[in-house]
Amino acid sequence: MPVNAEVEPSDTDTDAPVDALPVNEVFHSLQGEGKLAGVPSTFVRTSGCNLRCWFCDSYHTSWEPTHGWESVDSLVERVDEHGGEHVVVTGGEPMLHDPVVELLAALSGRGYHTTVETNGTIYRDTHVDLASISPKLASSTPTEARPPAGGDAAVGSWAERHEADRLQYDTLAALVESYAFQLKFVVTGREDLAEVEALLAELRGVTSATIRDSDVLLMPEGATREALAETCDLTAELALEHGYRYTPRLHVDLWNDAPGT
Ligand SMILES: C[S@@+](CC[C@H](N)C(=O)[O-])C[C@H]1O[C@@H](n2cnc3c(N)ncnc32)[C@H](O)[C@@H]1O
Ligand SMILES: Nc1nc2[nH]cc(C(=O)O)c2c(=O)[nH]1
Ligand code: SF4
Ligand SMILES: [Mg+2]
Repeated sequence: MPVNAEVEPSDTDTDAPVDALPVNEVFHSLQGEGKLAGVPSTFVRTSGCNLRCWFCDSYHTSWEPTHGWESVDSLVERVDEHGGEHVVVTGGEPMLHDPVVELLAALSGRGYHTTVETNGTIYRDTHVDLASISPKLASSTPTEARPPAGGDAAVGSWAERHEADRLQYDTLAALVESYAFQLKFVVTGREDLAEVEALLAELRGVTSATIRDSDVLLMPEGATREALAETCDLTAELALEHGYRYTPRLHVDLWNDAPGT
C-alpha cells in the first residue's frame, strides 16, 4: 500500500485495464542524471502525476498527460528488445500506479538493475535498486506568475494542491529506509539551499536511515541547453559550498532533451 493511500491516480483514465500502466514512451539512452549518469539505460515513462512543477520537462505526463495502456508483460518484452542491464522507471509519477509494483518485480526477476525516478510522495513495497528521489522545493510550485514552462495549461487549483502535497516526510523516510537512494534537488536559485538544509534536518530527525551528504545531489534547473547555462554555474558553486554532489543533465548537454533521449 502507498503510505499516503489517499493519492488518486489523477489524470489517468478511470477505466484503467488491470495490470496495465499508462505509458508515454519507452526509449534507450544514457542515464543523464544522478549517481548513474552515463550508464546506458532503457527508460519506461509512465503518464500522470500528483504534482505540477512549473518547470516540468515532461509536460505530456503531468500538465497534459498522454499515454497508451500497456501490460506489464508487454513492457518487459519491449525492455528486453532494447537489451542492456539498467532500466529507469520514470514519469510523470511512476509510483502512482499499482502495477508498477509488478513491473519492478518482473524486471528485477529478469536481472535488470532498476532505478525509479520519483517525487517522493508515494511509497510502494517492491523491488528497487536505486530510489532516485527528487523532493519538490517551494520554488517548483506553479503560480499565475510562474505558469507551466512546457505549454499553456491553466495553473488553476494546482498552486494550492502542489504546495499541500509536495513534501511527505513519512513517505520520504519509508523510501530511504527501504532502498538504496539518492536525493536529487532541482536548483533554480541560491535561496533554494535554505530549504534543502531544513528539509534534510527534518528528514534526518525522523528516519533511522543514514543520509550522507554524498547522497544529496544538486541538479541545475533547465530543460534546454540555454536554460541550463543559466543555472549550472550557481548550482556547482552551491554544491561546493555545502559539500553536496553536483549532477549534470547529460541528455540536455548532449541532445538538448530531444524526444527519445
Ligand atoms: C520528469 S521527473 C519524473 C519523476 C518524478 N515525477 C520526479 O519529479 O522525480 C524526472 C526528473 O526530472 C527532474 N526535472 C523535471 N523538470 C526539470 C527541469 N526543468 N530541470 C531540471 N530537472 C527537472 C525532476 O526533478 C526529476 O528528478
Ligand atoms: N537521458 C535521460 N536521463 C534521465 N534521467 C532521468 C530522466 C527522467 O526524465 O526521469 C531522464 C531522461 O528523460 N533522459
Ligand atoms: S513531480 Fe516530476 S513529473 Fe510531476 S510535475 Fe514535477 S517534475 Fe513533472
Ligand atoms: Mg527527463
